[in-house]
Amino acid sequence: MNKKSIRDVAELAGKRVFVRVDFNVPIENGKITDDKRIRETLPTINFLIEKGAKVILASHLGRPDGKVVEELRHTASAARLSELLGKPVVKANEAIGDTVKGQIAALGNGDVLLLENVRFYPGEEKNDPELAKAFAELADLFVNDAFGAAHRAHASTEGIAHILPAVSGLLMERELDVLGKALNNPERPFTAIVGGSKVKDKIAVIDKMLEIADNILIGGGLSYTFFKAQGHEIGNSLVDNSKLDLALEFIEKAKKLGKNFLIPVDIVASDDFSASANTQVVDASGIPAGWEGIDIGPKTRELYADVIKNSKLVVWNGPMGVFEIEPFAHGTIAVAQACADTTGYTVIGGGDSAAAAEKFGLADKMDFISTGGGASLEFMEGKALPGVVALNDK
Ligand SMILES: Nc1ncnc2c1ncn2[C@@H]1O[C@H](COP(=O)(O)OP(=O)(O)O)[C@@H](O)[C@H]1O
Ligand SMILES: O=C(OP(=O)(O)O)[C@H](O)COP(=O)(O)O
Repeated sequence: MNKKSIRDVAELAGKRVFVRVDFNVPIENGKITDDKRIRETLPTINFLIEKGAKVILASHLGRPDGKVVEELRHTASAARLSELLGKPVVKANEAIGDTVKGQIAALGNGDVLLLENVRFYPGEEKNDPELAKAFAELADLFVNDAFGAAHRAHASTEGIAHILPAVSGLLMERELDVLGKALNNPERPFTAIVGGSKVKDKIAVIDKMLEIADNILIGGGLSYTFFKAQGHEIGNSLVDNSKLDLALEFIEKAKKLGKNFLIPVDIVASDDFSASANTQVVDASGIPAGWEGIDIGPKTRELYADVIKNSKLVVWNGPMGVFEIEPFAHGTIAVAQACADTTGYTVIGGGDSAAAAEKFGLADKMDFISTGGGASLEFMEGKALPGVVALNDK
């Protein structure tokens, strides 16, 4: 990476360091249900503690839209972080202002403070320079470790980086290294698996993967736009009628580039969107009227697993079916299992695929699971991430 990281900062002892993290974690009834994003930030926080910095953490949580929303305070994250660090974490009730400045002034070297939800301020998402200035007044150095929010140009991810010296944290550095290597210098055969619900959301990533991967495996709800484009019956399956021409263009482009572009050959169809629905396995060329494609079929599972097992690098983004409902999870499980079994390097691009790997107990078997859904998607599309661009060059 050509951006400076905390390892490149000569003197951290006694410095006030504003660390943007992504503690946008799922919370139910006040309890964090998945603390991965907090755990993944520990190397950066511990590094700063060991160097004697005063660690000021900042994050968003949810989308409070510039207002204080009681349930979106960082109370649960502060408690969890304190448990994980084995030391107290001072929890501020604001993210800027004199009270916070007083709390920071009282910090000793190696102490940790968590600011309140930065999206309680309307200037955050507008990247308001005044708010960025108010954040910057709290610290001597800015560290961005919020890979999951790096695709947002907000006051605490981008604006502040123009005021303070700005470097990446260790999680950010690792995310960019792993995903960057896949993009720029992949081991081959390189297989990209693209699933999920909507073609619209995955156009750019399919296009990019057609250019850089050897095998592109399509699954999930976006398959049916490809089926329909080829003239197949798709019953009630999800489809984007405005993208039929584009689907054909992708098929053509793959042919022209000599890429192995695979669309499911069979499908699990159901007559209802529920666990008690009737199901049948049908050929991809004809989903009966009244039925909906809900998962990839057994032949496709085998075909995809074979390709994955013979790959040196696999990048997976998006589930193969409606994995949240058990009878429709087999395709996603088969792909997750093949990713777990392959000797190749497996990268999961966050979001629902990461949730699926976790749900099926296979997360530990993957080589890398990104903490960013939207961010990893944009990165894989080849887009510049504003939160990274703004950091100081090496
Ligand atoms: N055949 C299908 N029909 C409808 N929805 C589907 C189908 N296959 C997968 N999905 C849904 O797609 C959603 C995930 O889509 P998406 O957000 O694009 O994935 P990701 O977060 O991994 O990028 C899941 O909730 C899943 O239930
Ligand atoms: O959870 C996040 O996005 P993700 O679910 O796409 O990974 C990030 O914290 C960004 O949040 P946002 O999409 O509200 O800006």
